[in-house]
Amino acid sequence: MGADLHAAVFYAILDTGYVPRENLVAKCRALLAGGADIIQLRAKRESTSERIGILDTLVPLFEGTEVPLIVNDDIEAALRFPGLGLHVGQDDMSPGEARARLGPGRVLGLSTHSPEQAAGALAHSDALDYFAVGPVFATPTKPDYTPVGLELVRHVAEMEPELPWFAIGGIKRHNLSQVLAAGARRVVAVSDVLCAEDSSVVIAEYKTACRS
Ligand SMILES: Cc1ncc(COP(=O)(O)OP(=O)(O)O)c(N)n1
Ligand SMILES: Cc1ncsc1CCOP(=O)(O)O
Ligand SMILES: [Mg+2]
Repeated sequence: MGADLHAAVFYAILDTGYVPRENLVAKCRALLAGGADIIQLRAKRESTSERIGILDTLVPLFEGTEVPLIVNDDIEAALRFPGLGLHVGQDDMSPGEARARLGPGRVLGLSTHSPEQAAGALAHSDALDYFAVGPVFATPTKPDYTPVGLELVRHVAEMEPELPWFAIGGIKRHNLSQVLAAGARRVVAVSDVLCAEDSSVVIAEYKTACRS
C-alpha cells in the first residue's frame, strides 16, 4: 500500500480544465499551503507527454512534504516519477492490475458510483489506498455523470469501511454540512477550491469543517 490516508480529510484536484497551464504551479502551491492532504493532477485533454511536462514542474513542490501527488488516469505518466500515485475509474484497468504495475509504494485510488462498486472497492482493499464515492451532486466538472445523491454517501458510511473513502462531486462550502451529516468524513472539492481567488483559505475552511 502506498500510504495510510486515515488522517486525510481534504483531497484537492488540480484540474487543467479550470487552471491554465501558466498558473498550475502557483495554484498547486496554494493547495499545499492550504493543507490539502492529497493532490491529484487531472488533465483530461492533455497527452501523456504534456502531463509529464506538467508533472516536471509540480513534482519539486512536493519535496519535503508528506502530501501524495496522484495522476488521474495515466499510469505511464505516473510511472515516470518516483512515488507518484494513480487514480483509476471503473472503465480503466482493474485495481489489481494497477497495483501490480505500480508496485507497493504508491497511492492507488478508485472511483465508485453505486453500492455494488463500493463493495467492489472493499473487495480490492489489498490493492487500494482509498476509494471515491460520487458524484454526490450534479457538477459541470463531470457533466456526463449521473449524481448518486446523499443516499450513496449514507450507504457507504453505514458500511463503516476500514479503507479510507472520499465523497466527491458538486461539493461546495454551502452544501458540505449535508455531505458530512450523511456520514462522509473525507471530501474532494474541485471547482469550489480552484475558482476561488485564494484557494488556500478555502481549503482551510473545508478542513476545519471536516474535522469538527
Ligand atoms: C478522487 C477522484 N475521484 C473520482 C474521480 C473520477 O474518476 P473517473 O471516474 O475515472 O473520471 P475522470 O476524472 O477520469 O474523468 C477522480 N478523478 N478523482
Ligand atoms: C472528477 C469527478 N469525479 C466525480 S465528480 C468529479 C468532479 C468533481 O468536481 P467538482 O468538485 O467541481 O464538482
Ligand atoms: Mg478516469
